Amino acid sequence: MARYARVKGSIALITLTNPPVNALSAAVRRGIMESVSRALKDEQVKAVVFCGENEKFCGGADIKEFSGSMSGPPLVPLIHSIEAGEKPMVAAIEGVALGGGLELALGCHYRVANTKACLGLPEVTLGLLPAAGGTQRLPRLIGIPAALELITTGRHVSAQEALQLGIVDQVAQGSAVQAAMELALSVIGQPLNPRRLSLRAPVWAPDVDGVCDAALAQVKQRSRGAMAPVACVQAVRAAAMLPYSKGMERERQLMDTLFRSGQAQAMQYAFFAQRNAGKWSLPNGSQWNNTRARDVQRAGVIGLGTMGRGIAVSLVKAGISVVAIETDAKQLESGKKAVTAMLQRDAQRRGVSPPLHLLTFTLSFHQLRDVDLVIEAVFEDMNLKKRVFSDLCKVLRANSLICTNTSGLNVDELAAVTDRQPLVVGMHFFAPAHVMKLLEVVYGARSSPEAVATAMALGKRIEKVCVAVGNCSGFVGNRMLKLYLDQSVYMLEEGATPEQVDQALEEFGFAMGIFKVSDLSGLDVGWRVRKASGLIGPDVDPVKPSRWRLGRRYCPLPDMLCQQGRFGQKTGRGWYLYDSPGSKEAKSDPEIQTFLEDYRRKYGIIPRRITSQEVIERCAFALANEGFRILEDRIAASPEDIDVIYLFGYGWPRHRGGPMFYASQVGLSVVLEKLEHYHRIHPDVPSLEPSRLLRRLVAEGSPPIQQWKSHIKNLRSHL
Ligand SMILES: CCC/C=C/C(=O)SCCNC(=O)CCNC(=O)[C@H](O)C(C)(C)COP(=O)([O-])OP(=O)([O-])OC[C@H]1O[C@@H](n2cnc3c(N)ncnc32)[C@H](O)[C@@H]1OP(=O)([O-])[O-]
Repeated sequence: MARYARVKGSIALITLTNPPVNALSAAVRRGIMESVSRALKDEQVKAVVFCGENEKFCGGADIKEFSGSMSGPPLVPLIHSIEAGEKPMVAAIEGVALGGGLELALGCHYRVANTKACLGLPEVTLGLLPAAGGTQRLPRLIGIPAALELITTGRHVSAQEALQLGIVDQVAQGSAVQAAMELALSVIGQPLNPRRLSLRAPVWAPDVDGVCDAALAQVKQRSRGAMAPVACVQAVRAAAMLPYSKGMERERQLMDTLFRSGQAQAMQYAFFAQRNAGKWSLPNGSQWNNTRARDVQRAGVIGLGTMGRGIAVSLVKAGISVVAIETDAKQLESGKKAVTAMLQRDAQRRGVSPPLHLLTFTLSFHQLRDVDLVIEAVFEDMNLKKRVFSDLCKVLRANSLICTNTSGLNVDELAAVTDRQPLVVGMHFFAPAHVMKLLEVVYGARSSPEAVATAMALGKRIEKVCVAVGNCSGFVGNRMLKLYLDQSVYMLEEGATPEQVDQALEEFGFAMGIFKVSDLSGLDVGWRVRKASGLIGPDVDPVKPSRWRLGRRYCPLPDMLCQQGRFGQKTGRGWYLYDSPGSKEAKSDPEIQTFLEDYRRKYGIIPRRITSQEVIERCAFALANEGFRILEDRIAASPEDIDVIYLFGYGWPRHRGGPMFYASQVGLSVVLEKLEHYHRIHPDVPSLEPSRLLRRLVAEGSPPIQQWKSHIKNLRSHL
């Protein structure tokens, strides 16, 4: 898995061959070891160049190997043998040099990249650290502060930035391999010790301790509860403080701890889950590799509210022409201003000119006659959307797709008013749509595989993480969210405060607790949905609203807050207090404490102490339990799909894998036991009743999550 060739008379060219990214599998490592030994022995060979097949240097260690028992030559001594080699070793970096791939290059004496290459040490995103000497060599090459930044974020840098930082010696306009060979020929005979990074002292920086302390504080704040970023800082600190060999020892110890941690497993699971989500399949057997997507050149966006604006920006940035429609001239003008400003800011950041020529703003539906696809993003109101859908059918070409950005309305009901049910799908973006990565592509009962393939391909083109899901109220993400929200407000009734619940969730790893998120999104949104669904009506007692609706427990606290005009950040008051409307810093509000105490008194609830453990169990297990129901109902094809939705759309901490992975890691029998316990205490909350699928999986011996899909298939017939 490494090809050896002698070129230009005196150069050994070692090519890593393990498509698609030339990952350093056992066979590749063995191939490199044998090739290096051959090159060092061959007297005709005066220098060695390393490159990767298909213009991709190397994507790093083979992540698939991490879950099994490791075999083959280990990477650390292999890289040492390259660095210690008595002939110049040059890395020719094309495509990617990531993780172990970059560490291999750092073991070489020289590095040449071509202009399109990107480099980085992304191990931290897999719950690990660059343990093939990366934490010790990089600081010796580019200094502690720059190495800390790259290693703790896992950020990829361009060849140009790598040159500025000093990671590469040269950037070639054309082939990096050609340039590396020329460089290799030119350095034959020159001393190699100065080029061996392990022999260097780290680049001196003032107050290294202070720099490391600041980095530690920053990573703790940024990735709450995640072990890997902290270990990365500790390893780089070792590079600054200890001789190389001791630093390597520290790197290995830290890696051993991380490697065995559940966090690394969760993050590696998330890596593959994200990639598997693109391999969608429908219950009828159509899937990603047997269905062709249509090409989309021109798209329409209906409605230029927050969502429509973000969608238009995402499309235009991907080079798609957009006809943006509003019904009101003032709205159109303000939408135009906002979209233009967003595109200008983005273009300025990237140093390019904004693609404004791709945009048409209009009040006329007739301008949509040439578009390949329309995304409707009007107000979340079924009747309004139906009107828009039937109006669209009058002007669109017969084969244009109609997509709705509804966050939970029935896609089939909308499709039914059109003349093209197979061409209707949901494209559920998350706010702000030009920033948030997640896209739920919702297929209805009559959506054609081609329409699903087209929406998935379009999503990928605009750089979203797309998950195909079935049609039900709230789809996957919001259907589960509702139960998580319910548990949170029930706990307020029972004795908790918003601060306590949020703190528990933030300690678990969420960037923001549920009440802070609700304030950010606006409490009025859910209020409107509850009104539309008949949960709030004129028959509700305004003084002592019922805590029992539609046959189950209901918590009126969020409605009561809205009645007081507390809509969250936008009104300066919600579950928290803000300095002014629109400001972001949440402060505890004594009025809320009094409000909750009055409420409990009014209903005769004796408050009790709610622990962080209870908060996490009730929130996380309620989410997973609904996830199991979603799998039973075939709304999601796999637990990975559900986890990807929670990772990319709802801020679930990556080092916890996702709610389904978390349930599997805690143990399905534990989750079942806990749900039974909470359901016994709260029999009026049907969502806490363990799902049939969870019970069956436990009865089947709690198989690992990777095997659930086949179990679900077998179990479905019994359910
Ligand atoms: C002592 C140890 C110290 C070192 C530790 C490390 O190096 S840790 C590693 C540090 N390195 C990283 O963290 C880099 C991780 N990789 C990436 O970030 C991206 O894959 C990419 C930027 C390399 C290419 O992006 P792109 O959008 O062009 O393509 P794509 O993302 O769709 O992937 C295509 C296929 O390749 C697969 N695959 C990819 N990499 C690996 C791998 N290392 N291994 C195995 N497989 C890998 C991927 O699963 C997919 O397979 P599928 O679904 O077709 O069966």
